[in-house]
Amino acid sequence: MGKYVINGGSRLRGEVNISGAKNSVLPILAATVIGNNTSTIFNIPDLRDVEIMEKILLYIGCRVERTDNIIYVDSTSLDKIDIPEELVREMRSSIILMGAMLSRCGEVNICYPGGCEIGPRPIDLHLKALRQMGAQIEESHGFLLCRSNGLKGCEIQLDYPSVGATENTILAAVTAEGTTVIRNAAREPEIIDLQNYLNKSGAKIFGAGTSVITIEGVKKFQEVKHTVIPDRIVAGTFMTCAAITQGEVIINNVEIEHIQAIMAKLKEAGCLIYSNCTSLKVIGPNKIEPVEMIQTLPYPGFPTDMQAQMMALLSISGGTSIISETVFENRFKHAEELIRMGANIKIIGKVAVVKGVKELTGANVSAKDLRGGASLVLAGLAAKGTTVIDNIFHMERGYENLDEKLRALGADIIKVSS
Ligand SMILES: CC(=O)N[C@H]1[C@@H](OP(=O)(O)OP(=O)(O)OC[C@H]2O[C@@H](n3ccc(=O)[nH]c3=O)[C@H](O)[C@@H]2O)O[C@H](CO)[C@@H](O)[C@@H]1O
Ligand SMILES: C=C(OP(=O)(O)O)C(=O)O
Repeated sequence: MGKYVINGGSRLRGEVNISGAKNSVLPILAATVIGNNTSTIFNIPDLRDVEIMEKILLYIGCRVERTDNIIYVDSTSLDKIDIPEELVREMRSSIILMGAMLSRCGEVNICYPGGCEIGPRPIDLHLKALRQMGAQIEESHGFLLCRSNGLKGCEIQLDYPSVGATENTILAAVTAEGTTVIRNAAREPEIIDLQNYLNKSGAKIFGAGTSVITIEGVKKFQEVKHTVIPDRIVAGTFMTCAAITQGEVIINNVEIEHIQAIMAKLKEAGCLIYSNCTSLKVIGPNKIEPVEMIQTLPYPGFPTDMQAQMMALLSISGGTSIISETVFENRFKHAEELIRMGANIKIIGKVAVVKGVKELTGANVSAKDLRGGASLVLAGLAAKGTTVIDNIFHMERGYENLDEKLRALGADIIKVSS
């Protein structure tokens, strides 16, 4: 398993291009099975999770070809309804195949998904919505055996605007008989991207990006070409890298509208940010300002996927900041590791009190999850001395060539295999 070795203290300078969004590409790849058609998807990031989704598509009989950042999927030859357990357990997004396969085949056998350990991640809302549409789902030894004799459109009120439950419901509803209305739907940009991909292929979905999404079931699909949106969390992470190193970094291929909440908090922390249509420049402050309160919320609130990175930044601010994690129950595992590097952080339930220290010091630390791992990279970039981070496979799930991109900005980081 690989490690990152970082010698802190370099100010990052230069330009970085942001890759396609993991959280868009995964549901879109799952959606490619629905139409019995061909899809060409552009701006595919080079990530471990994407490789896993490719393997699943190949296993169930799709033809998949990848060249650089383009994936071609031909789902006309799909011939299996069992999704391999070892692949499903590798990542959370595999569960989105449940709605997609029910839509296409009326049948799927899939186990509970894996993914980052950031607290319990039930799928009760997914199951409730699919059952409301007429799916019979039996749970047996960790497997979900899903069948339907034709899904039917209906009114679905989500108890929480879950991203995954919204996606699964959309995918199931695309071929269902009649109209489905999802209320209290997630409003994340990745839901809009999924709608755009599906509508290009012939689906009839309206309202993604608002809390009411309407889907009229259709039966015919056509060949589709689609470009995935930029990854707003990767963009936010590189912005924070500039901030924590007093750097000056130009970040290209960003959707500015998608990162408003992140920009607002980085500005409160003292960053100067200049933006034009698809790129922005971030200049880190000489001394990071504390931020009174960061509360993670569903979009357009502050994203939970940026909470850990902000904690690393605020750990060397000139005062006390409060971070309240409201989306996941246990997403503070990175705090322990930051404390090993000299941070002063107290966790009280779902709140972290971060008292800025003068400096962090390099240490041997361990990535516990994807964004927590990114926070340790940030801390390592700013720390005095050498930081060694293990379990970097977590970061490889969501960051394309992270060490290479940081080196190009002047960071002293190498990847070593242990
Ligand atoms: C692949 C992907 O897109 N992952 C993102 C997606 O995850 P994911 O789709 O898993 O996140 P959800 O929005 O579903 O989860 C949010 C909260 O709802 C709870 N919940 C969810 C479903 C359910 O059936 N029951 C239930 O209780 C979860 O435990 C969690 O506490 O959105 C999260 C919230 O923005 C992001 O952190 C993840 O990066
Ligand atoms: C939690 C995340 O991803 P996933 O839902 O795929 O585990 C993330 O991207 O931060």
